Amino acid sequence: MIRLDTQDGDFATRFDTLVDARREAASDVARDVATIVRAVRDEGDAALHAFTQKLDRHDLNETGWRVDAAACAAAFDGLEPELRAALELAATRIRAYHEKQRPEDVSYTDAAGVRLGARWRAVDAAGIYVPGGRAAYPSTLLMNAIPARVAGVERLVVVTPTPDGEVNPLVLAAAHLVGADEVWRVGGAQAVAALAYGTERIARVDVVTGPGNAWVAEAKRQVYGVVGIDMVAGPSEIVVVADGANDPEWIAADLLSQAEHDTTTQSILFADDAAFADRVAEAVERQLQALPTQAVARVAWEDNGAIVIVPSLEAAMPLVDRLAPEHVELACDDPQALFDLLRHAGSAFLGRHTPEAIGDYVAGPNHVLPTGRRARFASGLGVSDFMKRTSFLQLDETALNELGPATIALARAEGLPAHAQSVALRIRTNR
Ligand SMILES: NC(=O)c1ccc[n+]([C@@H]2O[C@H](COP(=O)([O-])OP(=O)(O)OC[C@H]3O[C@@H](n4cnc5c(N)ncnc54)[C@H](O)[C@@H]3O)[C@@H](O)[C@H]2O)c1
Ligand SMILES: N[C@H](CO)Cc1c[nH]c[nH+]1
Ligand SMILES: [Zn+2]
Repeated sequence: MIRLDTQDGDFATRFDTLVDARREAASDVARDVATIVRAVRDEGDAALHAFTQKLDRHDLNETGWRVDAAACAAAFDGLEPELRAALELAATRIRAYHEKQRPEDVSYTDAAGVRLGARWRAVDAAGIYVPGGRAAYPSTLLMNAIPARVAGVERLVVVTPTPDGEVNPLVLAAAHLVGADEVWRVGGAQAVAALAYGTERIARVDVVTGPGNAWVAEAKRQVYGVVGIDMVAGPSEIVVVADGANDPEWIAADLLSQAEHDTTTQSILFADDAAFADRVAEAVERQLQALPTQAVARVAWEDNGAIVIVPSLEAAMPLVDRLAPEHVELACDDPQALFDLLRHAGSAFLGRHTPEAIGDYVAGPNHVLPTGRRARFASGLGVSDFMKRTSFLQLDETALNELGPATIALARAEGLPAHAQSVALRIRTNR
């Protein structure tokens, strides 16, 4: 963990280094992913089989490539009542939030008599990546599948790694709850490539969504264009902006909640009270010692964590904007005032009683969010990621006569006479 103070002479340089740190895109990750993607594209299932054996340590021909609907239904039926209720609560709230995102079709006639508009339709098939390397992510299955269904996607394909051949029953239960059409036991870059290019067993999809570790995030980036993607959602990040009136134990727990995802995650505290920041650092250490996920969380905190002392919480906000983090908690009495100053973040958590983990599971907004400063230009997963828009226009003779001459002039100026001709012929015919 590094500690910075805006008053220090070298602050600007050290903060630049923090902003520019490349946690998830080391060149060997990009190179290894390119090799995996090429192999799956060229060799299909044989490559999927080999990479699963090497990276997830099981033989798909023995453990099975696909989980059938009956196994998913059985997993759902076998859930403890409390867990089943929690999964259903999460699904209900996620659906309610995303129902409000359905985009509206537009159709109108302008003053020239031209009918104009745009119509939204779902993609035919979506591939959903559900991470499963270090932890299992049934919540992520819901966060992807529910907006896809709200959009109207017909074929919903889940891919998820099953390390050492172990299937997580809650992931299967979540697949049953959303009515996933296919569940394949493959993960990593190889699963993303299979969804993009198709293999003998897995028919290709139109859009691949979902988060994952550095290899998964890079694979999505590399197959973009062959398929659509939502955005690059890699190792998790949290920024907490907190004043000295917070309970240091609460803030420490929030920082560790994202540190435990992966050794490459990042947790950063901005505080306007140095003594409070010391207490948070001590609490992080104390909590780490008791955390079952300490091995991962400690590496993340020690390698990528930071505490930044600022003269006021308002002064922290331009610095947070530069990080454009996945999650920002604003833990103070007037979080809205800070939120008004914030421009770049995947999701914001306002107030002392809004820990980020609530958003990970049950609040409703999507937890699949851009990482690696990509909140500068990207947004969290939503219904429109599973849809595309077709614009339309309709002219009658009068409208064509009005717009035709300008079109002809521009087409001739661009040196494209056939364009001009296709308009000119119709205008002449009409006269
Ligand atoms: N940004 C978001 O919205 C969001 C949401 C949830 C989770 N996450 C992130 O998702 C990630 C989940 O990671 P995970 O590892 O638990 O599961 P994962 O499913 O993302 O990755 C596991 C796969 O990575 C591949 N892999 C591992 N080591 C490799 C190597 N050396 N070379 C090539 N491939 C390799 C394997 O194929 C394995 O199946 C975490 O980083 C977490 O922070 C992000
Ligand atoms: N915090 C993750 C997004 O970065 C989402 C998640 C799922 N389960 C727990 N957390
Ligand atoms: Zn989380």
